[in-house]
Amino acid sequence: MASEAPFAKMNGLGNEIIVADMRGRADRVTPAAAIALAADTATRFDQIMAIHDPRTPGTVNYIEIINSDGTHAQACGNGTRCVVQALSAETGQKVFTFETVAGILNAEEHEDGTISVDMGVPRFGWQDIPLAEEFRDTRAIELQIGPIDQPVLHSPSVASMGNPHAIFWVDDDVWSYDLDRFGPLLENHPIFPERANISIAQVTSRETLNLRTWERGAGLTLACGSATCAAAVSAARTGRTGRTVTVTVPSGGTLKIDWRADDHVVMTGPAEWEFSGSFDPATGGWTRDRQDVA
Ligand SMILES: N[C@@H](CCC[C@H](N)C(=O)O)C(=O)O
Repeated sequence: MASEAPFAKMNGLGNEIIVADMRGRADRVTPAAAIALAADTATRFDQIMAIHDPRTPGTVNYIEIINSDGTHAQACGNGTRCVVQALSAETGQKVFTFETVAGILNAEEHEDGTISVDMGVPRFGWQDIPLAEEFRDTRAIELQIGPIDQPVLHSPSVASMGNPHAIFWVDDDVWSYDLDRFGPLLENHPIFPERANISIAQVTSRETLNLRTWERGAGLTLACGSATCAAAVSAARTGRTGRTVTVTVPSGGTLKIDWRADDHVVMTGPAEWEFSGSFDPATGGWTRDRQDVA
């Protein structure tokens, strides 16, 4: 087996994350390795957060984000919290500046163990999402699913947190919709040239909403941090909530989203370590660390 890299299996409110330590290495986690790890019930994940050496002065690491289908993503809020917890446990550092393909992310671990990530500035222009055609008002675009005369879901808000999101608003229980059936159809709809993360949101007060997400490249997940950010800013810009929202995710956990006056979106929530091991970034072959074996 080629030189193995350390990894930690973690989660962010049930969003399954592998934090891969690729520091000091010139290779990258291959799509084949990601698909192999995702296919193993012991290491199945929604995203891999691959920590690489920094590429830009002032940043501590470059982070590559890989979905369970082997595709790359531009943002992963839950995964970033897991990276912060892992690096904080290793170094004692509490404040971090990372670079991803979407830009610079600042993050901080608090005394109570929760972690805040500045997810950057949301973008709402149709070409920034991106969409395949012009929509002047992205608070509600022409997209629906179900019978034409009685659509099940329609008129979603769209937003980019570095990755594309569509949020369908419902007045009833978000669990009463077949997102497992609608999700892949909408994820791959031609209106989304880079595909999209598809969420169903029920606003329950001016400060709270419930959310379910079919993730691009990963399917149904128990939480999606960038989707909670996209839903929170979309709820605010459509007048449904204020700019600080607590989002309940499918696992039952909550994330606090604050869309600051400077337009940055700050997400705060927990992270959890599960077990550690080593893996081959080329093939996905892996072994569990002995001290972790019960
Ligand atoms: N679960 C992540 C989102 C990961 C990327 C997404 N599937 C995409 O492809 O855009 C999160 O917590 O933000």
